[in-house]
Amino acid sequence: MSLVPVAEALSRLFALVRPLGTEMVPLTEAAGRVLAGPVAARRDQPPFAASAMDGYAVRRDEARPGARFDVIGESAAGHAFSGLVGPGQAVRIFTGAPVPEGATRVVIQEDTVRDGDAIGLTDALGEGLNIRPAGADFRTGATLGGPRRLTPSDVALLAAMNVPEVEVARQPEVALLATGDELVPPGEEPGPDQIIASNSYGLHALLRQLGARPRLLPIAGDSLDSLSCSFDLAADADLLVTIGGASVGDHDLVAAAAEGRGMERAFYKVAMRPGKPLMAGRLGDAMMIGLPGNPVSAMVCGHVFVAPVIAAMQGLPAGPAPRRTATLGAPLAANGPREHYLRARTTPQGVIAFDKQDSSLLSVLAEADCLIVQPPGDPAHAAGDTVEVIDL
Ligand SMILES: Nc1nc2c(c(=O)[nH]1)N[C@H]1C(S)=C(S)[C@@H](COP(=O)(O)OP(=O)(O)OC[C@H]3O[C@@H](n4cnc5c(N)ncnc54)[C@H](O)[C@@H]3O)O[C@H]1N2
Ligand code: MOO
Repeated sequence: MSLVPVAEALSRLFALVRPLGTEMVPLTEAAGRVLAGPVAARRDQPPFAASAMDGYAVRRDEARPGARFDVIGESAAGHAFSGLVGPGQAVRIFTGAPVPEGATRVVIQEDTVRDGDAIGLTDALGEGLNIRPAGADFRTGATLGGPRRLTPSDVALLAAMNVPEVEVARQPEVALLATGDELVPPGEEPGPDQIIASNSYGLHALLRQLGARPRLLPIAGDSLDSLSCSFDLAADADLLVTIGGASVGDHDLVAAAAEGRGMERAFYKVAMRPGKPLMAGRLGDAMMIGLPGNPVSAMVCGHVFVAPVIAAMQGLPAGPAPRRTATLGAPLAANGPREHYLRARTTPQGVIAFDKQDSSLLSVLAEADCLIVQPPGDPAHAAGDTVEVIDL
């Protein structure tokens, strides 16, 4: 069976995605969620011309070094001055306060000398008008575009727009199933031939970061019965992610168990390393992705495949994990026929791939801050050459 290129595997995964519905959430729950569509401002900001500084509001053409004004009142934030500023008059004003009618400039208080109910302007008079016009930030009806993943800055903007709750994509419910008789959860006492399940926890953390709601199913043993029981527990999930049992060994039963329950495999085996034995399909109402068991392979597939799928489920544009270009800080060997995702570290000299790239080495993954993506058949590179990387 020929290996499927990464881009094709990704587009076959996107074809399996069914978008989730939406729900309303208050702003305090909105950060990290995906806004369903554009949202319009319900008011102008600022709603009035506002002072940018503490000082005195005067008529612009009268503001000259040495000029004197009668102070006729005060405008503070939340307490506007209701009268008119006439010739020779000034209103004491504070940052954020409405600029009174007639005034066209705010002279900062450092450029004034107060003398009872009057002020004089100093010789060192600055230039600025210090007024924020009404609607300078945004006007009523201006939109924050969507779908987009809401950042803290977006949440601040939505609040200023007087939008107290927003429609966001439902969070994908993801069931995570580690498989293998050798696995026990962290904290338990493993037998002499057992190890600790690790990448299920790494994927759980990644999924939370992606805005999904992951849950760990009990570890499944290497039997069709055990796997079948576990699939039952995942029946209400939007996505089932299995880990391990994906390769060709006698105990690699995930594909057989899933197919026994009606899954049609969309593809199997991708031209990448680590991560070759990847499978996907739909299992009842859920989408299923079968990840390889080697810990780094599972985590790399999490970044390369699961993350884009979770984004697409939430209504974001279907596309690969974001890449950027970087300079190599050390030479890179030629690549074989599979796209290579090399654990690498950013240094002042550029990105440097670790010498050890075996797909079992989580300690190397934890030291890495990016993956160098080396295309199939790529020749060797010298330090200083440009490569593409995915940030971790
Ligand atoms: N004859 C061949 N053998 C293998 C091939 C192949 O093409 N031909 N592919 C290799 C590649 S590449 C990978 S990747 C692995 C993937 O195998 P499986 O998906 O079947 O994974 P397992 O055999 O179940 O486990 C592999 C390895 O990872 C450990 N593991 C599994 N799950 C976890 C977990 N949740 N936490 C920590 N470690 C886990 C497991 O104990 C094994 O050591 O197959 C190669 N073999
Ligand atoms: O692809 Mo395996 O995932 O090379 O270790």
